[in-house]
Amino acid sequence: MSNRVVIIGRPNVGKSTLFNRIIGKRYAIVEDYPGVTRDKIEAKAEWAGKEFIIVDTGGLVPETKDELIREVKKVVEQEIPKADVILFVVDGKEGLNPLDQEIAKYLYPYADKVLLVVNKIDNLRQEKNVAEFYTLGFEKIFPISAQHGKGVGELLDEVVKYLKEEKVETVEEGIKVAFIGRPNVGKSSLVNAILKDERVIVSPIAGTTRDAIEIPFRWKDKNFILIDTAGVRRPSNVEYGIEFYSVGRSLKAIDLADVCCLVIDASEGPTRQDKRLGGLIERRYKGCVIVANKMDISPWSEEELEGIIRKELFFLDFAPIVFTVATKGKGVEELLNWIDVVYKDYTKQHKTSFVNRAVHKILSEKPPPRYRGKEVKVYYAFQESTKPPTIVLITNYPDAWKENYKRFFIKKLREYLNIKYAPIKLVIKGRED
Ligand SMILES: Nc1nc2c(ncn2[C@@H]2O[C@H](COP(=O)(O)OP(=O)(O)OP(=O)(O)O)[C@@H](O)[C@H]2O)c(=O)[nH]1
Ligand SMILES: Nc1nc2c(ncn2[C@@H]2O[C@H](COP(=O)(O)OP(=O)(O)OP(=O)(O)O)[C@@H](O)[C@H]2O)c(=O)[nH]1
Repeated sequence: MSNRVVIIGRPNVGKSTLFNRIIGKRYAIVEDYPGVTRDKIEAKAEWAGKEFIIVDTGGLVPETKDELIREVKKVVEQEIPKADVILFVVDGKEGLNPLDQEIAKYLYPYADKVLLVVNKIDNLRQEKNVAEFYTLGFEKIFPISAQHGKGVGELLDEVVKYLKEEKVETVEEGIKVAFIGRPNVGKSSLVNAILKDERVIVSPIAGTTRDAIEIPFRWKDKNFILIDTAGVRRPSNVEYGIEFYSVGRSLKAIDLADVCCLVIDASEGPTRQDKRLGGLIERRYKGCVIVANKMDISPWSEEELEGIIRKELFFLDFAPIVFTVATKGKGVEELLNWIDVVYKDYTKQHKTSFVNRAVHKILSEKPPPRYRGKEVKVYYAFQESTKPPTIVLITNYPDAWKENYKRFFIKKLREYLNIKYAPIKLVIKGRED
């Protein structure tokens, strides 16, 4: 366990604001992660050449004092022993609060690594408020304004003195999954259904990309990473419409993902907007699972709806369809299973000899139409890369490969290369290229 800095404090003292300030994002992350009870959130940060994991134990939103104490106890047991430094945050504007004293009691055994952070000291006038917090009994007190960044540098200078290592390791391996869909189709409900139970064993990592949160979780020994852009705080002066913004957000998530779950509302069937989002996934050659959610209020049977979806979203013919009732957790296991299957195809790598055999088999069955009276030949074929599986053909007439034929060809390739559930990218090159 290395270089862990834990933020603790009662609700509303500014823990998240400090967290964001420390990871150095202007509109970084997590106001509230929609609906998911977040116990804590972690991110990698750096100060004075030292890396550390900063942990916001933000989930303390108790109704009662008893509940708060129970929560604090949990955090103290799970997080505090692993921490190199504890940032105990209090509210300098409001003054000392009985809940602060409660939390302080639990921190005394660890007093030598506690820095008491008096937040919301936005100006000189408020500095006199700091004095009363000395009664909490911690030696090192730092008046700061997390919002304005005041005093945070001094605080971090002190923090890094406690850190032993230079670098920290974070695990970022796993299938990257994004949930894409119109508002209200049930994305958050699905994510909740997935993240409940014991599946979340790792906590969110922010800060790997500028404006997305990655939530790693395990299911049946498989690692997944949920890409979430929904919890990202919006820049305050967005001039574009909401519509534009949410498409932008979807694009970001699609770009970061390996497998996109395109969620549609089964009570309405596929809409124009669903088609548009599906098109974005297809054009980026991402793996895809189509999720027909709200099956409990669908006017169609699964078979009927499948027919409609296949017709409307014909260009996602490689994507399996899963039927779910997110609010009841129905279909969720099946969904995770399909994500895994799609990912396996998405990362398949075939030998050149195998690819060549498949290509020539297709050509012998149905070659491209003759080009200017000449036969179209493929000299050589190979798989250039995975994610997506990318097949390169070297041909005498690249212009002879028209869209229609290419679509047919890709479909056959998927069959012969046994890549049933992932898109294939076909690159046609002339001999000179
Ligand atoms: N004036 C002032 N307000 C601040 C400062 N830091 C945070 N706030 C405000 O205090 C409120 C609570 O901030 P959060 O960062 O959400 O507090 P939190 O401790 O994470 O709260 P929970 O998520 O409920 O645990 C917000 O309205 C912030 O804008 C500060 O330095 N000065
Ligand atoms: N009947 C039914 N209702 C559902 C189902 N899944 C979600 N809902 C409801 O649909 C509404 C929207 O669900 P959310 O999960 O918030 O949808 P979302 O796609 O995350 O919405 P945005 O955050 O606006 O993008 C909520 O009222 C859910 O309770 C389902 O399977 N069946």
